[in-house]
Amino acid sequence: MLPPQPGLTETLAEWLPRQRWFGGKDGPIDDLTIGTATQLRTGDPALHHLILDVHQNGTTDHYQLLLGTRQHLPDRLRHAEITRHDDDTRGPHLYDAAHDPDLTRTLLDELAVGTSIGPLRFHRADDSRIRTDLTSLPITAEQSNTSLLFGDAYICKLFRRLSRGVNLDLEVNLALTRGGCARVPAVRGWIELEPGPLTLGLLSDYLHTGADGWSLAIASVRDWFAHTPPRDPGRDGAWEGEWAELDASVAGGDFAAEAERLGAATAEVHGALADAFGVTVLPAEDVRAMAARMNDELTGTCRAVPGLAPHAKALTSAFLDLAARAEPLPVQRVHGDYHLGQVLRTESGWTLLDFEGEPARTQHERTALAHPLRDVAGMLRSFEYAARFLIAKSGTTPSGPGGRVETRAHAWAARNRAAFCRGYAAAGGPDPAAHAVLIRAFEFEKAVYEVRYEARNRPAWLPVPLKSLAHLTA
Ligand SMILES: Nc1ncnc2c1ncn2[C@@H]1O[C@H](COP(=O)(O)OP(=O)(O)O)[C@@H](O)[C@H]1O
Ligand SMILES: O=P(O)(O)O[C@H]1O[C@H](CO)[C@@H](O[C@H]2O[C@H](CO)[C@@H](O)[C@H](O)[C@H]2O)[C@H](O)[C@H]1O
Repeated sequence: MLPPQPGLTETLAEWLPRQRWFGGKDGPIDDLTIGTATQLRTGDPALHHLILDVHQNGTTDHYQLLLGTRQHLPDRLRHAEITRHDDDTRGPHLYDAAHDPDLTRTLLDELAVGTSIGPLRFHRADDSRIRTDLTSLPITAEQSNTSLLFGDAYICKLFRRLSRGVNLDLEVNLALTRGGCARVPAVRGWIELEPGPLTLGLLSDYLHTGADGWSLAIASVRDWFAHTPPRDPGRDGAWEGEWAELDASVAGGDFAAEAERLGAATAEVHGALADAFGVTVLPAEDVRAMAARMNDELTGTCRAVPGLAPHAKALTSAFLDLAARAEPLPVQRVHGDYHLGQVLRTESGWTLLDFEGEPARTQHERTALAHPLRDVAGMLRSFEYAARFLIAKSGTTPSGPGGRVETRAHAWAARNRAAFCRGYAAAGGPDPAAHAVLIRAFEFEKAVYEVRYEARNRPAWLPVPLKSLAHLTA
């Protein structure tokens, strides 16, 4: 039973838009109702699981909240309080219990046994033994969900905005774990709401030694930009030659060997996805329809972001090329939003995370089968981003030998893109070099998506995809 709280739904409607993970910030909440309320722990503190039905602009979204109640709120939980008050006699304090390890421990306890409480089902994966002696801490990453670390053993992702059906991340990771693929964190358990089912949470191994690909790549680019080519004593004041500027291998933090291994890991996961979910063939007319959709998205994005217009001709010509040479394509489950932020380098190699697809796409689009080179194109874009991010961030062109920093960025991207493709093809993936038209169209499609994504979410980053397009279409 929820504690009697006059005005609880109004309070939640006022609190929700201030949460990082709330997806409806572009309009007011018209109404909020409590869809389900399930008590997971009694006593003080107590834990309630709520599904909030949020009505906005004619649609209803469902959000998950772990609601904690305490008669006295310790200072360490003040930041998570839903309505702030200092007076313990005014009834229990209400707070977001994701921040309270005394309460989140309940999740591990229930997962370890595999129980049902009301409409909630706690599943333990196959023969997993789940430790229950661990304390949780929410991770600090900017997330659209909330993930809790349990010691350095598990990470539990609690989905905030809920979608009907089995969450893609759970479906894919579970299938790959069961298929013996070691390139994803093993799934240990999950939480569902019945009837449905509807996925609420996913418990996986936490790869505590992992470093994410984006940070590693940025460190390499920084090193490359700082690298000073040796002076040529024979040529007064001149640099030794163009090659020194262009050969990104001479810098200490060269990333190419990692890029090549990442390519191989990607091909391995594509193979595992094909084994787990199968491969079908997309007829040539559907490939033409795909090319037309790419072009429609370009037209729409040019309208919204005029900075893209100068590249439109080159992009359209790549999509037309794809349509003109359309042939049946093998398609399968892929990652769907593949970039350097989605891969972790651990002591045993690269691991892939987050198979939920692009957040701005519909559920239908996210589950659509695709050619695996779509992911390859996504990662190629990411090398472009990494190469150009520091320039866009500083807003200036560094002086000295880095003056030709654009040339250096291009050299870094070219070297790592080539290494990634080499690793991918050598490990059995379709050779990107043999599918130039397809991969160019995929890459341009992703770049158009990125222009739209950046304009909406991070306008300061917009020059990154635009500059890279200027290079790729020159
Ligand atoms: N199994 C894991 N081991 C180590 N770190 C992880 C693991 N899963 C996620 N992370 C970290 O948490 C971040 C957010 O995870 P992600 O699944 O991308 O969440 P979201 O879908 O909410 O963005 C990742 O970028 C990564 O740094
Ligand atoms: O990680 P998400 O699933 O939230 O993906 C979205 O956000 C990404 C940015 O965080 C965005 O990726 C773009 O920026 C990355 C650098 O931050 C870069 O490595 C990617 O290549 C670039 O696409 C992604 O597109 C978006 O869907």
